[in-house]
Amino acid sequence: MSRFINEQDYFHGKADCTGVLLVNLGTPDAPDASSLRRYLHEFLSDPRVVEIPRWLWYPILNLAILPKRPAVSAQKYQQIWTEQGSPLLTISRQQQAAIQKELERRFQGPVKLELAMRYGNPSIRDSLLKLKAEGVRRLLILPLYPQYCAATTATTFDATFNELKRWRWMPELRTISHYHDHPGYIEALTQSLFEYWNQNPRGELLIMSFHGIPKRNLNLGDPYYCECQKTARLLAENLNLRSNEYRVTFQSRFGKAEWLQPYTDKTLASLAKEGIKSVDLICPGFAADCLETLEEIQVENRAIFLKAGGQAYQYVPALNTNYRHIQMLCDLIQQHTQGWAETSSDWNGQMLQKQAELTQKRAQDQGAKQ
Ligand SMILES: C=CC1=C(C)c2cc3[nH]c(cc4nc(cc5[nH]c(cc1n2)c(C)c5CCC(=O)O)C(CCC(=O)O)=C4C)c(C)c3C=C
Ligand SMILES: [Fe+2]
Ligand SMILES: [Fe+2]
Repeated sequence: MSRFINEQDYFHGKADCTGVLLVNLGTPDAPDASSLRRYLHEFLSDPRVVEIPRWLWYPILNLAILPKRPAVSAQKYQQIWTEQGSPLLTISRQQQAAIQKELERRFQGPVKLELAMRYGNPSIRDSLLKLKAEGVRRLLILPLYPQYCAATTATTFDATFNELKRWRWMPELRTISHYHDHPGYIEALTQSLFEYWNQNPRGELLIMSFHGIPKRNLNLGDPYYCECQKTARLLAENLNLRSNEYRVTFQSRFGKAEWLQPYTDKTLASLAKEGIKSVDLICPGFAADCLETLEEIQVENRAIFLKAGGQAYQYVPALNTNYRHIQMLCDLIQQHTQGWAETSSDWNGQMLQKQAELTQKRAQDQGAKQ
């Protein structure tokens, strides 16, 4: 048996097909403790996510975290779970369908799109195999994280490359590291806020809350913090906000070490105590609503703000399937597949031309014979 995945249906002359792998973080299969244990085990065993040496981390993970956290997290997931399942997966599927539709409109040649989750399902392995079955020879990896972070973007690449190591015929590869300052992304966020403010009263302050990471990672050279700050600055400029009209904060702290500051929950409590009565929250780092926005921001942090004396707390949804968001993601795909998708349509064109020439020649030959 070969250690590599072979090309079962290989035949000469097959058209090169371009594939795009959309990847988000992943979510448990069900909102119960055993599904959470499986999901958290895979997620928190990733050395890109927790950078503590393995000999020290594994006992903490297996003896302190995995016996307790799954049940606590399951309760949180139950609050946001819908009939279709986890919001992150449902929204990602809707994004996939919308992007596929737009790609079919934009590209002449075949561009195959698959969705994968870094942890859980659909797995990167299964989605890559689907692309392989479609004859994909050029692959673009698009992690759905606007800001590059080793714990999210780099681990997506690691996992994809690890799978491709098993392929006999590796596709050509391109990766998208980030789109934190892409004009289309900033514009989609801006318009989403304006549309929200057109329909709802505007708060005194806009909080832009990003998922946190350990502060140590910033000192070790992870560009995530700086990319979050740049997104925030560009968004504020586009919105014409003065510096006292918005705050940048970091949410979802995990463990006891210091994470990026200021923390979202602590900021909300102190703002309320300082007399700020109304805030609007946006989470520009999340391409799709998920536990961290729907439960942590919408439920937990709202309670913190109101308990500390705040009166109005509004969460502006993630970009999800917003028209501008889908257009921007397709623009990104188009930019990063330059020379690929055109080549395959050129290839189609050349083939059609060759076929036409052959038909013409055959007709001429037949005419000459008669
Ligand atoms: C342990 C360290 C963690 C790091 C570092 C981290 C970075 C990070 N995460 C996201 C995006 C998401 N995280 C989500 C959930 C989640 N995150 C962690 C831990 C770290 N994240 C945990 C343990 C969990 C699971 C829930 C829980 O038990 O608290 C999600 C939501 C998934 C869902 O199912 O809805 C997202 C999305 C980013 C962008 C990031 C670094 C920039
Ligand atoms: Fe996280
Ligand atoms: Fe959280």
